[in-house]
Amino acid sequence: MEITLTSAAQSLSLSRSSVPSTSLISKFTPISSLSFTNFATTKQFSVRRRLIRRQNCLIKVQASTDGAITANQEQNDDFILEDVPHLTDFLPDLPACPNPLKKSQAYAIVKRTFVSPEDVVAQKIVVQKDSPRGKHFRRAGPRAKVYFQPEEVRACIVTCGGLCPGINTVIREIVCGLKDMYGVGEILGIQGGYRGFYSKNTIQLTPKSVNDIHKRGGTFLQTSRGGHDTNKIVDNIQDRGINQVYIIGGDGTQKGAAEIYKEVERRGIKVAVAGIPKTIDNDIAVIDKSFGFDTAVEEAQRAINAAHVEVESVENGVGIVKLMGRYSGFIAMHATLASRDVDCCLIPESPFYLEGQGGLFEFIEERLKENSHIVIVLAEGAGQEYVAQSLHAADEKDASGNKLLLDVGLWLTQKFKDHFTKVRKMGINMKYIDPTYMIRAVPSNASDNIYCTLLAQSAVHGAMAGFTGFTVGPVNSRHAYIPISRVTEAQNTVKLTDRMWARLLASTNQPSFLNSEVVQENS
Ligand SMILES: Nc1ncnc2c1ncn2[C@@H]1O[C@H](COP(=O)(O)OP(=O)(O)O)[C@@H](O)[C@H]1O
Ligand SMILES: O=P(O)(O)OC[C@H]1O[C@](O)(COP(=O)(O)O)[C@@H](O)[C@@H]1O
Ligand SMILES: [Mg+2]
Repeated sequence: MEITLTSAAQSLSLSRSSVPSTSLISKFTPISSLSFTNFATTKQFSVRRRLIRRQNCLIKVQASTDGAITANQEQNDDFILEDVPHLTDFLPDLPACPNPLKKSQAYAIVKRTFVSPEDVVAQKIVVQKDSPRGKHFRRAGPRAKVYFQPEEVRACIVTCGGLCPGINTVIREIVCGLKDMYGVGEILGIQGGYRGFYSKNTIQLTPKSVNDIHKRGGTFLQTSRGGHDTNKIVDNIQDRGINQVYIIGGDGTQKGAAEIYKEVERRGIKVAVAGIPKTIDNDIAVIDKSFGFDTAVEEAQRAINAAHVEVESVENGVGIVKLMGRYSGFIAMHATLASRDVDCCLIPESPFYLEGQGGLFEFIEERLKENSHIVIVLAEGAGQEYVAQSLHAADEKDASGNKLLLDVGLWLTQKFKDHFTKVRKMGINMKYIDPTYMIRAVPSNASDNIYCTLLAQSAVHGAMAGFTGFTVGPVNSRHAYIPISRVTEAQNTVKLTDRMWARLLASTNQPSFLNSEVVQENS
């Protein structure tokens, strides 16, 4: 069935500059403005999606046979939906059936059991009266129609990359969500990350086998870096008859998930690929915050507190606490702001220097004179260039291709000792605490547990509804389905020009180490 573009469609005004190259852009159009031949009659009850290529932009026009045509073109020329793919994009004849949740005892009383196809989440919520409506994502949640019969589902779950509090909660809630909400019984655990698809046996996951795992840190399924081989993974997905793949992992993992989705689409097989973003560093773009982050910040308080107790109890005590954060200093920034015992926070985004006016040595000396102790919180990725320079270290990478970091904490400890003892002839009491793995190996706290539950359930609803190649996560507090490319194309970093960093500088009164050039580069 062909869609004829008429004058209304020709009036779609999507400038190239407003189009992110990697994602599908939807322009919602009233059905009356577009002429579709027999659009609503040939395939009753299925949500219809058609792609129209125009001016090198992919414009997705969506209509549903229940008459829910999304938004109004004339009024919303600047309304953009960054939509996620759907199985019917490449399997147009896929049948849908009513969502069994309608009959569930728990959900039957919900006022609106199902998320309307028109519900979207705005990426930007601080607007002015005349602001364009801007980018939106599809709201996550259960849909009236599903594209999988429960007995047909063979799901699998895999966890990749570094640890993070809450991974086990996500695993548990995917298993329980599939079983309790949709009656799915076949759920496989892929062990040891991506390579587990082709190098290990799977394990059966049941609500009983995962019942207590949220109380433990780590991942019940084990994890790994490297080993992503798209073809081997998709071969195994096919061989095992898997049709829903839940992938829990960070930016690297989500890039891998995008590759798997692309290959699944190329092969034209009915497999929904759902990504659940995981990172202790909170470096994933678009989403408000990654799960486990709050738990890690809370755990970091214990280390900062210990450092403070130690240095407060001695003459000229200098405490250094090293926290995780490869490229993003969110943990260090939040832990500092929460603690109030920290005198200085160093993060990868903010270059610093040691010697001279406005430098770190000068600041430490002043604080020691004032308080006789100082606590410094350090993100592991801070000052890497100086450490590399002074140690003449070669660039090393882990199995996934991530840069292996040099120990900036040890380096700084030595620099302080050399400067204060040898140059300034001041005795200092150095206490270096490195709790990096401790803050990510703990079980998730209560609020992260609830967050993980929502992520898992949203992923299950999305896959059952036939969405694929998506990542799920909160955008301005509402859970949304986000194209994977949007969360991998850039990393979330601390913006030195945002008010949060200003709050930190105001709370510690540390030097900003900034000149206007650096500020401009970072903004
Ligand atoms: N660009 C990529 N394409 C495909 N797979 C990738 C890519 N980057 C990383 N991966 C795979 O994703 C997994 C986890 O990546 P890693 O960077 O270690 O952790 P994280 O996902 O937490 O960032 C590894 O198995 C790695 O091989
Ligand atoms: O020693 P490992 O397990 O490779 O992990 C260390 C790295 O993992 C991180 O926690 C980030 O991991 P992810 O990329 O998996 O999110 C970094 O902060 C840290 O440098
Ligand atoms: Mg990563």
